[in-house]
Amino acid sequence: MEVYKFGGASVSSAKSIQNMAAIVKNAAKDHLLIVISAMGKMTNKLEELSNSYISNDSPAAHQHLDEVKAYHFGILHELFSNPHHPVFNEVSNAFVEIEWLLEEQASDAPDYIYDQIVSIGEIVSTKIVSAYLKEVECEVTWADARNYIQTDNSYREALVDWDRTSAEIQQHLLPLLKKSIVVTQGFIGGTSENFTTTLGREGSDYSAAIFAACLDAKSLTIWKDVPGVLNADPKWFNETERIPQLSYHDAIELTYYGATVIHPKTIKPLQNRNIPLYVRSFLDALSPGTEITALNSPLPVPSFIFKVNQVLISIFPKDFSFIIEENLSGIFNLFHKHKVKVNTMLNSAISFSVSVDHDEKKIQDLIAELSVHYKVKYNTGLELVTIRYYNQDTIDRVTVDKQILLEVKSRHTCQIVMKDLSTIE
Ligand SMILES: Nc1ncnc2c1ncn2[C@@H]1O[C@H](COP(=O)(O)OP(=O)(O)O)[C@@H](O)[C@H]1O
Ligand SMILES: N[C@@H](CC(=O)OP(=O)(O)O)C(=O)O
Repeated sequence: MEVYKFGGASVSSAKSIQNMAAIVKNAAKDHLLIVISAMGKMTNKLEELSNSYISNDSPAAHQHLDEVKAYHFGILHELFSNPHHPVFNEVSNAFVEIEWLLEEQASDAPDYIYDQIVSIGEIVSTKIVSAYLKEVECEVTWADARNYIQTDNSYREALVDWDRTSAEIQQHLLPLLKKSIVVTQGFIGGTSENFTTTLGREGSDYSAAIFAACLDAKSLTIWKDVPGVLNADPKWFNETERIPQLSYHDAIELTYYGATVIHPKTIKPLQNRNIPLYVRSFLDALSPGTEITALNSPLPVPSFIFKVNQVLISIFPKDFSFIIEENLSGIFNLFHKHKVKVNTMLNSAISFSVSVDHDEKKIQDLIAELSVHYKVKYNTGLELVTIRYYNQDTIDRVTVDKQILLEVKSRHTCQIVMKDLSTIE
């Protein structure tokens, strides 16, 4: 049994769907599960639709829906010359669910509404891809991931019930996979009451890992628009190197610090079952990519993770007492309460500093509450670079024209919060 995952970029146009179909056909695997995300940037668009609906902006919601439909039907017309092919109806029916919602004023909880709307992106993409695979004579079965990935009802960030999920996959998905290739959705799940949930943005990699773990698959292959895991995001760094082999441990560390090539929750279920993860390029399907296994050697090159739009928050007790466990636990509770994730932190005797992503509303609410007991200072517009397997050379390279505001080092990892001086007039 093998699992393939294709993300939004690999199914963003008729041409890219034809390309992914060629990859699937070439693989000629009997026991193959294909996990697919929404096409291109459709989740962002559906997110906007959901926000407009929740804020009762019906014209904007309808406008977004028209754009989403036009995009998918444009692709359908390119892939299927026969406009009476049943897939046109199947896709229309999926959109009817959103149309019904828009007929009424939003009254349910926003996160619940969000999941019911945004999940349609994955439903539609898998309907289109499976119809196209059949069209090119690749026998596949479409399966609804909501029947297998069983979650609680924490909408937008649902938690997987592993026992129920594993039982459903073993009892009901495995028999399907013995008959043909199965196409299913990433990112979405279902509650015990059959309501749709989502696993958190970019969660399809994680879905694929859940399926692979519950099927005890031979491997999981994630097809991306890059040649594999590189030692830095090519969107930020010019000279990047492919990492041919990576340990689960380093992969967890890199994704935890923000390497967005793989969703951070993906690795652990695979590591638990010792299932290899391959990250390969759908643009160059013959190239080897990256193999992630229980390898016992460190990364061959230093790796860089870059985050912009950081806020450095420094917290001081008002009475100049020490920062001790008691204050820290209160401070952490407030970060947890306001759902602000700490990217890096450092404490001294009388201050505690953290860098976090700049989400204006959350940060202002957090600072307001922190300010009741503490003096709080903050700087915005900063960058955070994390270097795994750093040395002085690599630090010097990334800090040219930067003012360092915070530097935290452990044995293998160095994190630097800095201000770009070249953009200051
Ligand atoms: N270390 C890294 N190696 C390779 N790609 C990276 C790395 N860090 C970030 N990326 C980014 O991850 C992107 C691929 O992930 P993503 O866009 O989430 O794919 P998909 O949505 O198709 O699953 C690449 O285009 C690249 O910009
Ligand atoms: N479509 C969802 C889930 C996902 O993981 O997508 P992708 O595989 O394109 O990152 C999102 O954009 O959040």
